[in-house]
Amino acid sequence: MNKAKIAPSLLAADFGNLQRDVEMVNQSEADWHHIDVMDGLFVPNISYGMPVIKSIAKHATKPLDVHLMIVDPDRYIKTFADLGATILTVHYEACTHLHRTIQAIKDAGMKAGVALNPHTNVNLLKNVIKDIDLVLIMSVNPGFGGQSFIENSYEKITDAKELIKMNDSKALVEVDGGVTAKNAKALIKAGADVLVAGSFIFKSEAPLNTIKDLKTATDKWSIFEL
Ligand SMILES: O=C(CO)[C@@H](O)[C@H](O)COP(=O)(O)O
Ligand SMILES: [Fe+2]
Repeated sequence: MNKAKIAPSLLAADFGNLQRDVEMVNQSEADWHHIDVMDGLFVPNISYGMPVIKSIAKHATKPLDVHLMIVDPDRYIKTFADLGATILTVHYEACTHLHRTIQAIKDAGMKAGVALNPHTNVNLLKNVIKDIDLVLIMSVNPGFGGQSFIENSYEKITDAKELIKMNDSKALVEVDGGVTAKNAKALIKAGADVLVAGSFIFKSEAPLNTIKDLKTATDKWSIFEL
């Protein structure tokens, strides 16, 4: 059975009601809390800093899937381990010594993920694919929620799956940006194991039902089309 995980991106939450939105995810059928950390340097936007992230962590009951869009992420590995992050994902483009960074994340007790910008070739991960737990395919240019899905991401997901298989790696493939119920099935069919969705969930009228719909869409595919 091919069941995809759903990771709502809190970037699209109502920051005035952040606790309410974190608790909505707790009660939903979602699997992880996706936390986007942006520094205004690696990406043009700044999301939220440690006090807000600490508050999210305090109320969250599901694994914390932290997506770092910051330069020199090594500086914050211990901070996120102390915070209780389950998965810490760094950008390939932001790491000079990616192998060392991956080892440091694992040594700190977290799962290690590597994210790729839309222009970055999946095969650049060949020499670390066995060491990592997650490949994050960015299906928009990182920095903002609410952007349109980039169509060649399907091919990148398939490439990532192939690289994982060829190298006997256990890494999951996560896709992030412009995910909706419309493209969810096709993304899973292409090889995605985890779907991140921000605007589609939090800007909907009934986020709890939207998460349920996403989960159902992905399950149905596995039952009827595998
Ligand atoms: O990492 C990012 C953006 O850089 C994402 O996690 C977005 O927050 C996804 O938002 P939507 O495209 O689903 O609105
Ligand atoms: Fe993200």
